[in-house]
Amino acid sequence: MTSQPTITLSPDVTIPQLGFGTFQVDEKETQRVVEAALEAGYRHIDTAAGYYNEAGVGAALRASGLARDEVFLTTKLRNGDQGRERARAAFENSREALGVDAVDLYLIHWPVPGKGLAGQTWEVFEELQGEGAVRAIGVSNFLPDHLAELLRSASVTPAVNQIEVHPSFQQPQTQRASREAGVAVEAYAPIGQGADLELAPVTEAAQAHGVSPAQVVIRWHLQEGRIVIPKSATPERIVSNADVFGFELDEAQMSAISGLDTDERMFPDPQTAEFTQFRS
Ligand SMILES: NC(=O)C1=CN([C@@H]2O[C@H](COP(=O)(O)OP(=O)(O)OC[C@H]3O[C@@H](n4cnc5c(N)ncnc54)[C@H](OP(=O)(O)O)[C@@H]3O)[C@@H](O)[C@H]2O)C=CC1
Ligand SMILES: O=C1CO[C@H](CO)[C@@H](O)[C@@H]1O
Repeated sequence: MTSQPTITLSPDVTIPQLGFGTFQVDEKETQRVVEAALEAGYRHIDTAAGYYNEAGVGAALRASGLARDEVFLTTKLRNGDQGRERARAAFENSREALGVDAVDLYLIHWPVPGKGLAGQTWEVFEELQGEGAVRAIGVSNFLPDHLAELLRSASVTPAVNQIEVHPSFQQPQTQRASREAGVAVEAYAPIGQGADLELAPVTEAAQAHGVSPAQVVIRWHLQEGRIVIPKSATPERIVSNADVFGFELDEAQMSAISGLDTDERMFPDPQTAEFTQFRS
């Protein structure tokens, strides 16, 4: 892979704009899959306590022979572990499972509204960052109101908001509110879990550049300035999804893909989700 673009999160923390997602990568397969990703050139891995595969991610990091500071590592706090009582112990479990001294980015996985817990959790995150146990702290699935509420009491602005963004669901208001608050936007389910790959502007651009529809969509995210974390457990796709730095979408191709938003989520709405569903 040619040299990869990065986004600056703070004076001393940069994140590779392309990362590798690990949701639904089976625990037993995780080491093999993440080793393949590192071999293919990804230098940013996204996991979560709730994916039950942090140990495999850590094992892959060690097996890769890469230095710890060559790979950017994100994990997330489960909903059931929010609040002052549980957040720190949950972080220690993640750190131990990953087998690292420090995590590069630690995210609140969902806002869990109505319990005042996110503010308490954020205080613990700020302490962890102050201690050097995490290099950057951020949020996920935060809508503009969640962000505004957190910012009212936060000392540290979240470095990123990891949200669902793909051609058929782009959340422009949440992207704008995040950026205006100085929060970088990170796209999850970036290819719509495969569902957005047959849309005509995507397949037409793929044909024009001689690349796959997934490469087109990943490229669209990069050119729009988002951090993007496609997942695959398939060896050829792991490689091709990272091969996105040798072509450029033109303005017409970019705006045709941006015009595909139908505002239909694949994942739960953070405003109305049954949060007990995501407690572990
Ligand atoms: N913060 C949050 O709440 C959430 C965070 N995430 C994060 O975002 C990451 C990415 O999102 P995810 O939900 O995995 O969905 P993605 O949009 O990355 O899509 C993954 C799916 O697309 C398939 N796929 C991958 N590459 C190709 C390709 N080139 N052609 C055709 N199909 C392909 C994969 O199949 P196969 O593996 O069989 O190749 C898999 O089924 C997650 O893994 C996780 O790390 C995701 C959801 C929620
Ligand atoms: O990262 C995630 C993957 O999807 C799950 C729901 O299906 C969520 O728990 C979580 O947000």
